[in-house]
Amino acid sequence: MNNPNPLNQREGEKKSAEVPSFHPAMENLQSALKDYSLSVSTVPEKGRSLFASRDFYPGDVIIGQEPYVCVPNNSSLSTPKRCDGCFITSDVLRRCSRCHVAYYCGTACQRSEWKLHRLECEVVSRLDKDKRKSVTPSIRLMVRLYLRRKLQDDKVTPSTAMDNYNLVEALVAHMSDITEEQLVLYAQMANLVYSILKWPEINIKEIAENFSKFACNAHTICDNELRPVGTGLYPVISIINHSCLPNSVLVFEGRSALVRAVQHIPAGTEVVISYIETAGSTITRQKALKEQYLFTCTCPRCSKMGQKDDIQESEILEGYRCKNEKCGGFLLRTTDGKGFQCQGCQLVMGKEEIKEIITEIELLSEEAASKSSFSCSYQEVISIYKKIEKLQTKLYHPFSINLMQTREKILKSLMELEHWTEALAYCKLTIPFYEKVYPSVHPLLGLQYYTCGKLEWYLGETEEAVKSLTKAVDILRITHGTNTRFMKDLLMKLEEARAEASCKWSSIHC
Ligand SMILES: C[S@@+](CC[C@H](N)C(=O)[O-])C[C@H]1O[C@@H](n2cnc3c(N)ncnc32)[C@H](O)[C@@H]1O
Repeated sequence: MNNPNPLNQREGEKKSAEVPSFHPAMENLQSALKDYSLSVSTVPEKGRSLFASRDFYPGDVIIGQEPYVCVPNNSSLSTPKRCDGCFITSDVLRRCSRCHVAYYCGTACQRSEWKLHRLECEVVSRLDKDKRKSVTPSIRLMVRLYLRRKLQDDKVTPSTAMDNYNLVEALVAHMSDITEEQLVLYAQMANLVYSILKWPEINIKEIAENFSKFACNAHTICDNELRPVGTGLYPVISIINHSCLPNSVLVFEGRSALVRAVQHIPAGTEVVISYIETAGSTITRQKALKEQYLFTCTCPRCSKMGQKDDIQESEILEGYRCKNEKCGGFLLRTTDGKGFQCQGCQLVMGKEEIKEIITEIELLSEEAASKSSFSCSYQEVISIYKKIEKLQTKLYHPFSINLMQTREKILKSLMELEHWTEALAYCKLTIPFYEKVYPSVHPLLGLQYYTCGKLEWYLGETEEAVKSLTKAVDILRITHGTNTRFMKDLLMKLEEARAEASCKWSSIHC
């Protein structure tokens, strides 16, 4: 007998409460996914999950999807703005003269967005000037969700098995798990959307539920260098669950989302991506997942919580180090709670001593943040971050996340100032951290090698540049593919660096 449940509940598994047991949209989706060698099943405690029905290999595109709806992250204050069509940023974008919320880089993008924007423009331009300011990217995304549904209901734009509102309806909302505070916030935002649309057939409760869906299903759209450029809802890609040891990665080409395998995924395996920054202790990762996605992760990495390896990893990433320079061991809280004791040389550090350094770091961080927002010189900001770095070196381990984040900020400011030699030194300082905390195929590691290679090449360290660019290509060809302009640029740089290195070699040796 055919299984009437298109979600193919796995034998003996209990059903997730929030996943509808039967949804015609799911049946259509299931057959569309066959073409991708994928299927959806329900897994206890996880809900819907995406499974591979053939082997996938590193670099294979598992699935790609256009957004059901998306918005660039233009706020009323952000400059320059991003184009609604391609999300590129430019000082010469043209603003929609009627509603003032949409920006375009040219007529091609304006045309491709017109059917949806025509409806959006109508509702937004009715608002007075003050209310228009409250049309933030999140509000816009929700307004557009309903307008997109209307376009499909009215058959102005086609619906497909992978692009229809029923798939949005099937997303988890976690309404019974969210806090009272979040509920109030969603209700206020829903009120605003309701007052913009003025559609009697939709209700505020449904809009609030959709805001909750956005919180755990929408994706931040990033550019090739993983800088956020917008937000999008990709209802099929949203079926993919999280793991802190993912076998796939989500990247974007413009606004198209692509999931690529980063390791061999045998047929029958669940496809998993990471929803969060994985360079954090198990407690930090679990906290982030619980707060935003409302689940407790039980992936192989999280399952080690409390074991010796896990404690050591957490200590290295986030713990304090012994102040004895020669020791540098891990500090653990003393049983009386009055201080910390080194697990190596047994030296005790009082709570006050640590608190003093942390307070100093916090004050300096506030100063750096305020100087950055008041556009003070990068030089001033760098000198504050260097003070922070010095204090953090005393307090944390060499592979501490806090220390690495400070060095990243110094690196970015040095690049802005075009202080290439010092920037390269900082980039080289961060690479061992990336190598330690990320798996060997991770886009952030690839991008850091790329930055290093570009700096080395610019500074004439050609042989080193070839090594770094080769490492960047080895990773990024898997995570980013090879067809984008970004990757073609990288491959060309590597070729040119290789040619230059061999020229240099022959001029020395021949
Ligand atoms: C983007 S959705 C993923 C698809 C979801 N399972 C569904 O049924 O639609 C995110 C939600 O899936 C669940 N989820 C994702 N990864 C999980 C995991 N590793 N363990 C348990 N639940 C998970 C959580 O409820 C989370 O809020």
